[in-house]
Amino acid sequence: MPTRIAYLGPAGTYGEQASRALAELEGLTEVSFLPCVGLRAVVECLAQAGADAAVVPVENSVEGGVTATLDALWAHSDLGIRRALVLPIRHALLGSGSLQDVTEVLSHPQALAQCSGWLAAQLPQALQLPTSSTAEAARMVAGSRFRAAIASRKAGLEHGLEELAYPVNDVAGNRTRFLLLHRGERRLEGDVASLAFSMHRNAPGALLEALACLAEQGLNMSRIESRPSKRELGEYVFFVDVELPAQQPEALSTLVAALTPLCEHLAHFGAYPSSELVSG
Ligand SMILES: O=C(O)C(=O)C[C@]1(C(=O)O)C=C[C@@H](O)C=C1
Repeated sequence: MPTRIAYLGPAGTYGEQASRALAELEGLTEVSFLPCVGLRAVVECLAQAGADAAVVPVENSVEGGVTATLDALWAHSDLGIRRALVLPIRHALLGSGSLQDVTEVLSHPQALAQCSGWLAAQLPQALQLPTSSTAEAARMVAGSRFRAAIASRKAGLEHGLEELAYPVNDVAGNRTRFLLLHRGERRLEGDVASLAFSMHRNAPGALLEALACLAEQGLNMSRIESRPSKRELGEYVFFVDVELPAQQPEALSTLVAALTPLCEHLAHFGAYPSSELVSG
């Protein structure tokens, strides 16, 4: 039976590139890739056992946390992270006419934001229209002379589009971290661990007390981010990544035990290896 991996479709997204690279890093030889519409659907496909794994973007070097992924992880806090991969993101403007005729630019909101400076300078009058993914934008502009998509060069080839400009991302080192998610047992040993927690109450020092657990164990936090709890204004869920020293194999279980009584809800997504892809 092939391993079924859910990803943000259609074919040609950065999510697909990340899925293929992560499957290779995991040594999976027989894989079937399942394109889904929207990140919520990707995570739900895995949670409802429609897939064996799922690949989602979690953080971009320019735009920060991918909120749809963070919210889906909190909603499915029994899922685990098997591996992380950082992918270079280089966007192209793709279409079928010429740059001067473009009046509408379609793409995923993250991609539009990553190219906002270029768009303001080169196509200030063009309408920016959000789509569910970059490759969906490429699919939608095919055949039009006045619509263009921001997507990868690979998506352009996939949908028979010409390259009107490349690269169009504002920051040359634009990168996105993707996660390979799974159901079942979470690992306790790896390079890094991801946790999310809500506090019992909004009281002075509550977050400080939780973060002190990391400091007391000498653990370095490589990311902290908050999302609204969605229950009350001013109430938050905190997402934290912690580097795990190889010489402290019990670090994650000790940390979880120390944090549990301080948190209303603690989700631990497990420990996992993290790597970076140099050429995308
Ligand atoms: O639309 C895609 O191609 C995606 O894989 C989504 C996504 C994202 O959500 O961040 C992934 C990488 C880039 O940062 C832009 C878009």
